[in-house]
Amino acid sequence: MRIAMMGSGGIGGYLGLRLAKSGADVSFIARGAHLQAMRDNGLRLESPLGNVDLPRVTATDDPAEIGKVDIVVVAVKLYDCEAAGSSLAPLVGTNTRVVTLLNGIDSADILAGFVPRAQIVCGTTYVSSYVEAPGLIKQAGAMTEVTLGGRSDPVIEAFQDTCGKAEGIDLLLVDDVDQQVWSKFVLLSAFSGATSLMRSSIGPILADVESRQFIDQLRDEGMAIAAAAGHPMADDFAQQATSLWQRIPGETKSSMANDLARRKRIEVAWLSGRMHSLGREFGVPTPAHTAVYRALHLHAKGTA
Ligand SMILES: NC(=O)C1=CN([C@@H]2O[C@H](COP(=O)(O)OP(=O)(O)OC[C@H]3O[C@@H](n4cnc5c(N)ncnc54)[C@H](OP(=O)(O)O)[C@@H]3O)[C@@H](O)[C@H]2O)C=CC1
Ligand SMILES: CC(C)(CO)C(=O)C(=O)O
Repeated sequence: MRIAMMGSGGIGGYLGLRLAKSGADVSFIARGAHLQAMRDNGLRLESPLGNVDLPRVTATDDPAEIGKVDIVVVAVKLYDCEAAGSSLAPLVGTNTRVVTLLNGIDSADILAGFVPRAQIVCGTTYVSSYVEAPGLIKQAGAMTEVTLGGRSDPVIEAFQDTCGKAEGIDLLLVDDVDQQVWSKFVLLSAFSGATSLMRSSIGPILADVESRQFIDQLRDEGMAIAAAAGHPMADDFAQQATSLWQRIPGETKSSMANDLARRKRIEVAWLSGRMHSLGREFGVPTPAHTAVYRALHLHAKGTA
């Protein structure tokens, strides 16, 4: 099975390295100093599950050098999704599956502008990782879950077998991936909004009475939006969300908070900003998400 990682940062770098280490045929699409470091010295993962070195990797900024693959994993930021989508053509044959693990609810629609929708498989991941320095991926916590649609699709099932041989990837296939994507959208918009706006990891937020109310309010607004959009959350979702936040190591921040701290561009328009625009569309008040969106809008384009 040939696999291409479109974007080799926190998520694409982590998954691609884990797969390549297990012997899978992985090509990495990257750019800039990170690409140069990968070409020179390969990729390194520092993880609480154990560090991994991959001294040689196949890495390029040109998908045409790779050609058609069985699986493309799209793992760029939402603000790069359209440009990444427009460069996918050389990788995609009639039997290729394009797996998107981007946060939010918009990546499949964006990618469908460039590849047939029937070949796009949505998913979510709770792996928490980022590029610490060119060529170096750092994992925070020990979460390894990846959930994908495409159950009973032979290409996706073969991908699941390939992931099963790798350490640090627990891939689950589900029937109703839309529900997974929406649940993650509700959870993550609250988690990223709170950790970014408060410049704090999750532990102190949950321990502070007022901050805790703010993240709960973000969660509840997200649940109201999901219900209005036809994706109601389960009855015990609020409790489940809180217990997930409590299980995440207290020092964890969202990928958006990490990007904000590094003065990089942030995905706020597709997370709290998306909650804000859906609130307007459905007539559902979202004062907390609107506050996050408007306050962080100042930093949305980054300065790094
Ligand atoms: N990191 C995490 O813990 C999690 C992230 N996610 C989601 O996954 C998605 C990816 O996030 P993450 O991995 O953190 O992002 P990163 O910024 O760490 O990685 C994306 C990488 O793709 C590169 N890139 C973007 N466009 C191109 C292109 N056209 N050609 C080559 N390289 C390209 C970027 O380069 P450059 O740096 O130069 O822009 C960057 O190295 C996001 O939607 C995020 O919300 C989901 C779960 C957890
Ligand atoms: C799963 C989680 C919360 C990992 O940190 C994430 O999706 C993110 O930070 O973007």
